[in-house]
Amino acid sequence: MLLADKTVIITGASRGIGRAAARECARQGARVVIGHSGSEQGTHAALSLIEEIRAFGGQAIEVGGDAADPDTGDTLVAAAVEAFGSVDVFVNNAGICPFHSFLDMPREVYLKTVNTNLNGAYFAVQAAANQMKNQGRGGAIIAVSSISALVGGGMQTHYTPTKAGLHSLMQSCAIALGPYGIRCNSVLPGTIATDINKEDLADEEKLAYMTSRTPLGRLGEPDDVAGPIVFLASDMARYVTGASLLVDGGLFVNLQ
Ligand SMILES: NC(=O)C1=CN([C@@H]2O[C@H](COP(=O)(O)OP(=O)(O)OC[C@H]3O[C@@H](n4cnc5c(N)ncnc54)[C@H](O)[C@@H]3O)[C@@H](O)[C@H]2O)C=CC1
Ligand SMILES: C[C@H](O)[C@@H]1OC(=O)[C@H](O)[C@@H]1O
Repeated sequence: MLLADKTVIITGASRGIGRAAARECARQGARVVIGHSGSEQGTHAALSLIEEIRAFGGQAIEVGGDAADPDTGDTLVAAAVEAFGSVDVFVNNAGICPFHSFLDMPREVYLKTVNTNLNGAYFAVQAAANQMKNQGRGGAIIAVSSISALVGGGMQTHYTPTKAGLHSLMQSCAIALGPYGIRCNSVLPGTIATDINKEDLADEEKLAYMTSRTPLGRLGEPDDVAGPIVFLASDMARYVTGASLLVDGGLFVNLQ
């Protein structure tokens, strides 16, 4: 059990990568706080995940809250401490990527994307880090950034800067929080088939193109990202901080 006796908060854990990570953390012995949007659908999905986790003897609670709200991190931390007494790992995963062209990008789409993916994350990381510092026994913070932190996307001009921002936030926080034993790392998934890109990949040509560009010959699945998150959360990664781990089937290095 890689995460025995640890309390893990994961945002956006009702579905996709966050859900897979929450399930795997619980399998590895963690007590899990399932962060979700607070919508009826999100609450329903989170409750079904709690049932799944309890069925194999794990422990989990759910907490609703808008990831864009700077107060949501405090809410998640308070709920974790009330239910489980500590916060040992914080995984910032919630995110949106409404594909849109640059020249006519509506301000509200840009601002919603930046607020959800980066601004809320900043304050959530701060809330988790303060709790870990006060506990006095270190911790691990992981941002679900993206391959898009390193490369562009013509329909993602509002999105890629948020992923580069998270990547950079983890690098700077690794320095700021190292003295407290708090490790900060990011995972950089490639293209993982989830709801975030369902519409985009419904285009068969695009789907075939993305698959053909991936040396491992398939798109990723949420479970492909869960293992790397658990590794970075665990004491197996005790000397890893400020790092970023591509989880992309080789997509990034595939120039020719
Ligand atoms: N699927 C992919 O190809 C890749 C995804 N990522 C990142 O992985 C993370 C998870 O995305 P996926 O699982 O793929 O998509 P998804 O759409 O299945 O999951 C996104 C999660 O974030 C939550 N969320 C969205 N807006 C929220 C808000 N305002 N407040 C609270 N929760 C909110 C959703 O409810 C959902 O649980 C995102 O940050 C995304 O940018 C990174 C690289 C590639
Ligand atoms: C949503 C996209 O399909 C996905 O998100 C990312 O971060 C990657 O750049 C992929 O394009």
